[in-house]
Amino acid sequence: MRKGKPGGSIAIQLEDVSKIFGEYRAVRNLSLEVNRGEIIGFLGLNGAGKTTTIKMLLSLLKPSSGSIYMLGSKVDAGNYKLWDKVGYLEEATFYPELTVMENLDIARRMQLISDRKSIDRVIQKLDLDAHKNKKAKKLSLGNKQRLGLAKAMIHNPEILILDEPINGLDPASVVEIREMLLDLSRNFGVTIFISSHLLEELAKLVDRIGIMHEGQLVQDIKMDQLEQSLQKSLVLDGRNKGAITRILTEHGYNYAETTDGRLALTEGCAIAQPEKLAELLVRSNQPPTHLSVVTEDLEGYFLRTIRTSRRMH
Ligand SMILES: Nc1ncnc2c1ncn2[C@@H]1O[C@H](COP(=O)(O)OP(=O)(O)OP(=O)(O)O)[C@@H](O)[C@H]1O
Repeated sequence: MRKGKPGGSIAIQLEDVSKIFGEYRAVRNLSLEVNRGEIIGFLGLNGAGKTTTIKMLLSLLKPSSGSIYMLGSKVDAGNYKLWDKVGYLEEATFYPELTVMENLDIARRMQLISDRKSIDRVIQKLDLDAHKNKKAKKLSLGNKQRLGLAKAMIHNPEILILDEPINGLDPASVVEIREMLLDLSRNFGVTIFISSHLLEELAKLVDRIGIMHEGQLVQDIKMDQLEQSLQKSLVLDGRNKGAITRILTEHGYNYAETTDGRLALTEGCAIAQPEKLAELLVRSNQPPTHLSVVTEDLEGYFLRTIRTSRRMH
């Protein structure tokens, strides 16, 4: 596999990475490339291996096997130079009695940045100007998260790694954070690796989604492809379901029962020509009381992906 070169287009590269705790394989043979400026969402249920992967990216954990490169440079505990280029936010922490400026000044000094202008820069970038003299404890939830991001970005990193940054935020703050991350990626070329279990939210932000399940990457899909991968089904209902299912079987249609007791057909011919099925049922004296083509939602796609991967492994 080609390595991401220092000036190349690949920002993050994992090559066959596994992490084993005792007997337990928390991450299994994970290979992934993230391009510069791309926003990738890393999605999975609790325990899927997201945080373990993030900790390996940050060299807080050493992979049991495989290699990780960021900006063309191998990630390991001794590679300090890399941390000038990577920002990380898990949970927004700050000194509540200090102002936004004072909090950022502490972050600046901890990063050993001598240039005090770095504070003004990050305040501009994250639109915190109106709040810079407020005590951190007085900020709204969204602005607290902004301050957390500002701290993670004080050194102007090229890669931003965020572990569940929108957890627990109110809807307005979620929108704010989303717009800000989009701005960082589109206008400043920052590569963003963001983990979450909220697919609906991720979908509005990311270019690509990687779905982790039981330590494995079971799906890696671009958002524009995702749209086409959403399953369509023809959902129908009628007064005598027993009679309808018999007719369907006689005519070679496969069906499944939906959670609300209706019948769902996923074959292309049924979806393309629902009128044929309607005609058939009317002719058979079982007119449908409901007939509609439904597109699966993202949550449904996520759960189906996980279920399919369970059957395969
Ligand atoms: N230090 C450790 N020792 C043993 N097992 C661990 C350790 N760290 C994580 N695990 C296990 O590895 C699995 C993956 O955990 P991880 O925290 O990466 O999941 P996650 O996808 O981030 O989930 P969550 O959303 O709950 O944080 C879990 O079953 C967890 O119990």
